[in-house]
Amino acid sequence: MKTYSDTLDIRITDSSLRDGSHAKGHRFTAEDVRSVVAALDAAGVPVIEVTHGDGLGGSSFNYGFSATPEQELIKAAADTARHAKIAFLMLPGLGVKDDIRAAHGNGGTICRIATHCTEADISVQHFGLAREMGLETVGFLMMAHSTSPETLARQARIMADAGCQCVYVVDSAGAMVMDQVTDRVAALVAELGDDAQVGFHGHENLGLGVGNSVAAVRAGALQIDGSTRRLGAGAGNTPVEAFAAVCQKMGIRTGIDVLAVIDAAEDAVRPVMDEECRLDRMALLMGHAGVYSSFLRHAYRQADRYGVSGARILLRAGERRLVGGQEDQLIDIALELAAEHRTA
Ligand SMILES: C[C@H](O)CC(=O)C(=O)O
Ligand SMILES: [Mn+2]
Repeated sequence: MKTYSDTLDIRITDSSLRDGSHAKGHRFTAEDVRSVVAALDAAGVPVIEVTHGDGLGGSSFNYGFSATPEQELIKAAADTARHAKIAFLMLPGLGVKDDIRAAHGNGGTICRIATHCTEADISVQHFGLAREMGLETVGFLMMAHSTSPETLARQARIMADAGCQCVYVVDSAGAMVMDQVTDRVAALVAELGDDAQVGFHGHENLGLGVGNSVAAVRAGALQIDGSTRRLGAGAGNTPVEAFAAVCQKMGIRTGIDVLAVIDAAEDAVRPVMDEECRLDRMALLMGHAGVYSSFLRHAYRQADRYGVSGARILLRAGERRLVGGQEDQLIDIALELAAEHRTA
């Protein structure tokens, strides 16, 4: 069986300071970052991702402004980490090449490029740049539930050929059940062979983050994302502390000190959270209807603003198969629901 390295069976990336930025309304401070990174680093978490929730350049009217510029947060993380590598995310079009250069200058060493799962071609030049700069590269095929394993594998091939070293199956909507994860990860493993590794990024909207991540590992994934205390969009991400504990019981080597990361979840991550990421009605509907997890906060906002049901906004977003970047359409849906309510 392939392993991530001689000492690790898989490598875990903690995304609480990036995906968690959605849940935090993009208001992490440098102090938040330093305390979380110090605790995760001490617990042996090998990679910590830090960026605006929507990646480099995400701070904007459409996605929400960052309270502290993300480059400052990346620098704070890199200055604090003693062992962990610092990763950053970028969505081509939102971020630009200069953002990658700046993130590298601030100490980020892993460049993660995310595209919708059928649009890998827009990542090609960014992988080229990242590899030229000597960065490690990861590709994110988002909303992976919405296309077939075969299509996903073809898209993964585009990323790998562009210089991506690990392509992730990204369950952005937390909508996949175990067999769907297995099918997609296995299709990528078969397509990529030794050309690139395969990763899995899960969300908890159906309560399956840990189970789906185990399925991914069994299907050959060598990199797994999670967020300590589930701090992430929607119902949050695969909880790193629970997944690390499960891996230990299953004999899967992650290099993480399970007791230390359990403490980090309680003592370092919980204090920077506004509230727990809950698997409540809205989050569960996202998993059920296949809605992009980062729409959750936007749906709450538009529901409040126009006096309509947030649940109905999400269900309609699912029917329309909205993808990341279409946050503004939640406003259109809320206006439609308000108009329907007036004429009813
Ligand atoms: C930009 C998104 O939040 C990336 C991600 O974490 C996902 O699609 O899931
Ligand atoms: Mn995510």
